[in-house]
Amino acid sequence: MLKLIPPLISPELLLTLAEMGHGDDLVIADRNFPAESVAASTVTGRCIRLSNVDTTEAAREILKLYPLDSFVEAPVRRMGVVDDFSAVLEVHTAMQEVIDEAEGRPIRMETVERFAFYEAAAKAYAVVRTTEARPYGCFILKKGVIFD
Ligand SMILES: C[C@@H]1O[C@@H](O)[C@@H](O)[C@H](O)[C@@H]1O
Repeated sequence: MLKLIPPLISPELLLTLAEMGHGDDLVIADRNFPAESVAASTVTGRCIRLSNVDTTEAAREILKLYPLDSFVEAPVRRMGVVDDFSAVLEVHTAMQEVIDEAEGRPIRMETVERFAFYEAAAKAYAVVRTTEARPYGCFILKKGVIFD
């Protein structure tokens, strides 16, 4: 444990978040996501496994440390529902609330087709695999800048 660092943030996750720079992408994925195989293609090759936590809670804690990119229109992407691309599920609205609150402004979340999402995720810096049970709980968060 560390002062100021949320208990959910493991040493490996803390290292990864700190290493990342502006424009790097972090994947936060549900329990069905092919996290290990996708992670193998990422910059670090790391799949960071978080137990007993869903994507909403994981993002809430990560975003206490991690700024979202304000230089792009949509700093967060999510996987679109197969055969119902415009569907917005509860796991998505929950994430929307977390990112809006973390940044203190409305954040645009872009929807990406499933296989395009896997491709984008494979180019990310690292993958965080949660135990999220809700389907389509798969997100890519682009890191921003902390200004003094
Ligand atoms: C069809 C999709 O398959 C995997 O990518 C899961 O991570 C998603 O939640 C969804 O179920």
